[in-house]
Amino acid sequence: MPARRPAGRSRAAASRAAKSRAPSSRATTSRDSSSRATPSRAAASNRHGIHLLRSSGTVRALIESADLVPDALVLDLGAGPGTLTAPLASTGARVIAIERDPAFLLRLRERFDGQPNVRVVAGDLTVVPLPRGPFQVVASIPYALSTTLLRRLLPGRTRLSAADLVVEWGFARRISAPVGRDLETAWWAARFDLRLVRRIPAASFRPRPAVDSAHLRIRARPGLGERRTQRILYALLTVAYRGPGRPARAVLAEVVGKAGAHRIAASIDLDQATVAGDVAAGRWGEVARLAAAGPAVVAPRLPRIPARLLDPGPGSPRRA
Ligand SMILES: C[S@@+](CC[C@H](N)C(=O)[O-])C[C@H]1O[C@@H](n2cnc3c(N)ncnc32)[C@H](O)[C@@H]1O
Repeated sequence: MPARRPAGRSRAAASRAAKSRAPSSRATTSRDSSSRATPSRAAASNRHGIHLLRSSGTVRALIESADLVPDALVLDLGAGPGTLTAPLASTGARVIAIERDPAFLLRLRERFDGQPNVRVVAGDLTVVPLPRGPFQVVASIPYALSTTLLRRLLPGRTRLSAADLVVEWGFARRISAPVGRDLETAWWAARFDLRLVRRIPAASFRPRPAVDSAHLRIRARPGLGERRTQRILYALLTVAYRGPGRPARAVLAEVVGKAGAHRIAASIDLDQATVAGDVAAGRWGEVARLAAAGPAVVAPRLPRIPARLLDPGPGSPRRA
């Protein structure tokens, strides 16, 4: 892995870019010599609220968790100086490192020049086109974009199979709660297992941020990619979130009919007393999968899934 220190020119550029960086952005880096912050850079980072990850153990844990097969397509969203890009590339995966900061881009291009499995993309994470084929993500994302990026990564039409993200601790806790707090988070959690793997202490970053971070592990649940299954799921969630105090079985019956509800409730052990608002999102996903696969009589007119839950936001997906 070529691991170059930034040339003086790029450090100056980095310092200029740091001045224009949003206060909420957070850059991370491991302790390896290629990405260790120089004192002046660390000071600049401190001034602008950029917190550099100094835990090589955390980097290693993220890469191991991703369990990449050679040739897998993996995105590093907000690649910074390439802290995660480099170990990702070492797995043999095809890595797309996306960054918008000109100084980091320069550094990434220098660092991965001639490395055929790394593509550095200058782009804004909020609009950059995402792959049309299956892909993974391993990234320490900007806190401020957490919800925006989940919206882009987890819509109905996504081809995301897995993600290992560093996010703010509080965000990870909210998003990994078994019962989605609103329809949108339930829509994500019904189709993806969202798991808080471990706390990443604030002390793992330099300078130390005010809050801890977390490793959020996201895995697609099988059998929920078909549009019909998703329409059943959306119908279930719509009815459930409209009446969270209603018996969950009544919600089922409204969408899949009485016979279907009876059969499915029995197969997932859903008792009479459970109310819709207590059903974990993953169970709604299971119900949708069973309803789509079985002979249940599904309501003939399922509601349309709104575009905001189906598409990965601005910019249509392109082949990477
Ligand atoms: C928390 S840092 C992570 C840096 C790097 N991945 C690491 O772990 O060392 C977030 C990175 O996202 C970049 N970033 C922030 N907002 C962005 C956006 N809208 N589009 C692209 N990159 C962005 C920042 O420049 C920064 O490099």
